Amino acid sequence: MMRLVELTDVGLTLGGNVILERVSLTLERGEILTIVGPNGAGKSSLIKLVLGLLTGHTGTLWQKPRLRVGYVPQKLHLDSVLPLTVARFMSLSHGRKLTVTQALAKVGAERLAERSMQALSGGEMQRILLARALMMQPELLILDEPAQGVDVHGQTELYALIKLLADELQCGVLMVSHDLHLVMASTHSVICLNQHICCHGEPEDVARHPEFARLFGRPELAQLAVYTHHHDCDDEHHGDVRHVG
Ligand SMILES: Nc1ncnc2c1ncn2[C@@H]1O[C@H](COP(=O)(O)OP(=O)(O)OP(=O)(O)O)[C@@H](O)[C@H]1O
Repeated sequence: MMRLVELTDVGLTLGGNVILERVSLTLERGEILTIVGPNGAGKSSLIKLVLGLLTGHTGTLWQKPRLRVGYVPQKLHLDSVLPLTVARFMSLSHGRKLTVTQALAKVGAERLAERSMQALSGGEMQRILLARALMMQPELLILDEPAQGVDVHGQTELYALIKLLADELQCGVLMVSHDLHLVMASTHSVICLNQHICCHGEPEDVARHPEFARLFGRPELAQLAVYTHHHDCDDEHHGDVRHVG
């Protein structure tokens, strides 16, 4: 396995507010890591640190030298009067290794090439942003809530596509999602963030973790998880969730 990114005890303070505290994580090639957490938890800030868009952190942030990073933002703000086809928009990106047609084919969107960017649906727009990020054959794909503005069916499809592409390209994926249950089948591990890492592990284990249930307002799940945990302790079969801080 090749390490792509490693954060050790990373902290971030902005405008006198603590945004991130003691965040440590490692991302390997071929691994999909999803960050979930409530509003204001620091998810986007963490992604911006990895992208180099935010500076001033404490701790250590290491990246593989010359790491090729593809980024899919939450939303793209386009001038509503600017005429721009999908193909033209895609051709504006730097460091291209794939042609526009090849990149569109990867996300099943060849038929959209001549469509106006402004006319795309939410799901189509996210696919085009994903295709654009793939053009430089990234070793690391970073996605900030890639399924925003997409209906539930479309979200499941989009996450499945991301997993398929990550497997095909053997790249690492770091993404933010607001809904663990939708992304569950498409991620290897999950970090639940609320300034610090509340819990970290496989998606099913994080979903049952009391801290996750507490943050997402499902106290009945917390009870269940505590009960299961006791049961597991007796048998000495612990889940894989690491509770940090
Ligand atoms: N430049 C800044 N100066 C001061 N505070 C900031 C700055 N940027 C972000 N913050 C604060 O940092 C906190 C974390 O913001 P961030 O956008 O990382 O959270 P998030 O988990 O992505 O939230 P959401 O789910 O709502 O998108 C918020 O309270 C936000 O107001």
